[in-house]
Amino acid sequence: MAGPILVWGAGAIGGTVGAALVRAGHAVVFVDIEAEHVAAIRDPARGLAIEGPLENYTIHAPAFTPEALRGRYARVLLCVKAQHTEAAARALLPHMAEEGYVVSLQNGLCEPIIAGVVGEARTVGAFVNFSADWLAPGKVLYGGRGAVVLGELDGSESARLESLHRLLRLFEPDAITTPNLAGYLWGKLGYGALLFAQAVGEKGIADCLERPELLPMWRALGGEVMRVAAAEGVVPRGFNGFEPHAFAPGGTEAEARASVAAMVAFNRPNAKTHSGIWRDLWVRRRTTEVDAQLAPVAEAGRRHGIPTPALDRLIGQIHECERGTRAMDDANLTEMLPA
Ligand SMILES: NC(=O)C1=CN([C@@H]2O[C@H](COP(=O)(O)OP(=O)(O)OC[C@H]3O[C@@H](n4cnc5c(N)ncnc54)[C@H](OP(=O)(O)O)[C@@H]3O)[C@@H](O)[C@H]2O)C=CC1
Ligand SMILES: CC(C)(CO)C(=O)C(=O)O
Repeated sequence: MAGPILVWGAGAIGGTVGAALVRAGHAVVFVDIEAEHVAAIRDPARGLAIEGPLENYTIHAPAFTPEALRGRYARVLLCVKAQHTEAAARALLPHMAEEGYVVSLQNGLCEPIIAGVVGEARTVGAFVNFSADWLAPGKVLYGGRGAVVLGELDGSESARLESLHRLLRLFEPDAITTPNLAGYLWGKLGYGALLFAQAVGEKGIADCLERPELLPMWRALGGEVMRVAAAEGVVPRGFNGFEPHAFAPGGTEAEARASVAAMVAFNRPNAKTHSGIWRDLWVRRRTTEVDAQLAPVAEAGRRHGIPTPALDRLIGQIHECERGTRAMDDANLTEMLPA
């Protein structure tokens, strides 16, 4: 018997997926460092409410802060921001069953960090692009469906991958498995670079991507990530409108414009209008995942001798926004246009 599923990080992503699994009849235990959020989830009078245009429901489940958790678990869904990966992996390690695994429902290249703590054999990869926002203790917005992809780090098919796939299809019926997880994670880094740029302005994702004057910047940012990915030996995969080949060397302006238009169409109906990075900067007033997501791409670029001027400018602006020396302004994006 696999036992309850442990969701470590019960915010936007962990809360949405965990609640769907509870609703489907699975035993789920939530862990989060936010004591108020934990108290709400475990309170029979409150619980965890999932809100939004797709569904509205409330679940109740055991929830703990990390210090209060007891027991060992075979299936762990790790759903913290990328910069908290190592600390969370170290904290959850004593709670892992010997034959258990951790699956990363995160943006960025978190799997090697997790593997460094729990072991490669106990790490499973995932890529998620659905949209959610943590709104308040016990309250999460599920804003829109998006790609969910699972894969073993060595690309193999395994019994645990198959059973994890069955499990996550209870949340997203179109979830798939892949032998090329790295391709999806690098694809998301390319798309993610565009989302980081959205975060320094006022307009939401669809309105920002739609600004025609910004196409050269989307091409520069996407192009740099795709070039570094290729140097890393990765073949990036597309999803939800993002077409890696349109941004890679050889991709034309018309192809990039078409991919951006497809991303706009995907994001337009979404109830989550702004990226998680934008919310970190201007709503949650906290540091973003920039140093755990974009900085490693620029560093890899330097190792391979690939210049990343567009990423460097963007990373610089995000740092200024984090420090409070740059205000949210749509003009920030025009300032970053390539010369
Ligand atoms: N939200 C979205 O739509 C999408 C997010 N992602 C990715 O998913 C990952 C999770 O993001 P998201 O759910 O939005 O983030 P949230 O901040 O909403 O949720 C993460 C939760 O984990 C808590 N936490 C932080 N450190 C620890 C720890 N050591 N142990 C336990 N809990 C901890 C956080 O608390 P605190 O707030 O105090 O830090 C927070 O409650 C990120 O990598 C993100 O980029 C991917 C696709 C879409
Ligand atoms: C893609 C998106 C916007 C969720 O859809 C995201 O990953 C984020 O909020 O950081």
